[in-house]
Amino acid sequence: MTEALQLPVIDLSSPDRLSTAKSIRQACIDYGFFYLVNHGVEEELIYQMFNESKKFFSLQLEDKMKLARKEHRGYTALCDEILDPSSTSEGDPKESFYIGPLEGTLSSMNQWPSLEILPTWRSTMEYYHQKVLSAGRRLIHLIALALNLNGDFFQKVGALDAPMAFLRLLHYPGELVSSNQEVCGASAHSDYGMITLLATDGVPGLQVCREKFNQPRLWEDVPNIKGALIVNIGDMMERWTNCLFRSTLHRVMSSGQERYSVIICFLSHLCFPHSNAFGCK
Ligand SMILES: O=C(O)CCC(=O)C(=O)O
Ligand SMILES: [Fe+2]
Repeated sequence: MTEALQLPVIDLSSPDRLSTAKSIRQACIDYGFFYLVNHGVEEELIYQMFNESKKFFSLQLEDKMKLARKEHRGYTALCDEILDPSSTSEGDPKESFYIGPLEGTLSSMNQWPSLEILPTWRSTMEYYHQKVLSAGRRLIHLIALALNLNGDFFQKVGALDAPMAFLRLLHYPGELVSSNQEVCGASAHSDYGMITLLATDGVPGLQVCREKFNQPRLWEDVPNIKGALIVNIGDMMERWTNCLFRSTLHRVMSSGQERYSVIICFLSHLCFPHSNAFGCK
């Protein structure tokens, strides 16, 4: 049995930055998840990005495999990956495509579908990547304030230097579900970076488990809010904050319906010297 969760909604454009930072702090302590609105990524762009994503995943497998994942960039086929190593399933029934940072020397490691096959694919993904990156940078500023640090803390210590943001397109075909079986499109996991920003096509499936050490696990549905991004704290931020901010366990259940989503995960090459880098109590 699952229940729907009412996650806090954070307005990125609110002029009252201190009160927004306070709400972010509470959301990260209570849930490790929240909705982000007025983030500057237009609904039309989100729509176009999903449109292009669908075009790629609709290609023949042999064409997709020409861009098979190398150096964490490119295509991963259906069931090739499993996010929960303790799961007994043979692989998560989803396919994905990774795009690494667009700036700096590592940007040339990205793989792209050819312009002849998908002429507007690369430009759309690059634009989406840039726009979410910009929202993410503003959000990380507020997260610093939420931790009682200076707003530019993460920037100053280099946590926002390249390589930092990976975009991942996801496609859950849905049809592998048999009626008497619970199937995870993405098995239970927490994200490993600082924060993740997620957009979905509105098809349900995302669930969170707030108490990861309790058994049996209680899973709660995270409904989509049109136009909002869903943000979650990753393991790196959980460790830096001495577990004050939660990196919450989550998964995607398959309802039998096809589903598309996209995440941008903010990583950092920084190793703060200890697990309570900011003196969080
Ligand atoms: O597809 C989703 O809604 C979430 C995917 C996810 O959690 C992940 O890829 O880390
Ligand atoms: Fe995740």
